[in-house]
Amino acid sequence: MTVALPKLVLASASPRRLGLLQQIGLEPDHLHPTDVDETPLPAELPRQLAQRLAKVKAEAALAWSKRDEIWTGAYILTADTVVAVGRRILPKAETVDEAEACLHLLSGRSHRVWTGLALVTPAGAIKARLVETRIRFKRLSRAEIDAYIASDEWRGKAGGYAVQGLAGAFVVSLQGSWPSVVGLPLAETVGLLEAAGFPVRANWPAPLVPVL
Ligand SMILES: Cc1cn([C@H]2C[C@H](O)[C@@H](COP(=O)(O)OP(=O)(O)OP(=O)(O)O)O2)c(=O)[nH]c1=O
Repeated sequence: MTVALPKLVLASASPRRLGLLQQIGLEPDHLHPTDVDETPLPAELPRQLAQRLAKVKAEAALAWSKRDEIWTGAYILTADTVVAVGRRILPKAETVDEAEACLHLLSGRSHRVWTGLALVTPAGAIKARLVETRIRFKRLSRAEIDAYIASDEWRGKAGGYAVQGLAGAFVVSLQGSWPSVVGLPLAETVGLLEAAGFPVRANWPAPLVPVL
């Protein structure tokens, strides 16, 4: 039997975030991508940017939900993923040149991926978390970079790569949360939802009961 859950909205255009939520048995009732300016503020640190943008997306989604009464009082999730080498924020690669520059920078060294996460609660409060993951890439050869660029998998991805695809072959170590790098830290998402009263495991498969 499927339990009727409170309304859940994923305020994101990212198919990866949707897939990660579905992976843990959560099917959003609605997808509502936000359109916010993602330009860093002067001297803004990567972790500050990820945290701020997750909250800005949540504020935009909250304002929308107040206007559209079907979604007023829904649980709304937002996130923002930022890739950085030191204080340097890498772009969401949109051109070959940008993606190549990212890969050269990431080759043979460590970088950090920050994902800011925010939840709008039914009472209209915004709860937020920030998750840090440290990743080290192997040294990339010219041939590896060329082949990766040809794959097009980097397009629209923060830092010019997607760890869930071919670039998984570049990772020599990862400390932190793999789903957070893909776009949504799952343990922290569950933590926020449960703290706000959402029954996360309501529709997980029931344990088999032995027949006596
Ligand atoms: C580093 C990395 C990023 N990404 C993606 C996740 C995000 O979609 C994107 C970072 O951009 P975001 O601005 O976080 O998200 P988005 O614009 O795609 O979606 P929305 O704001 O509507 O929620 O990069 C991967 O898919 N794999 C990776 O390994």
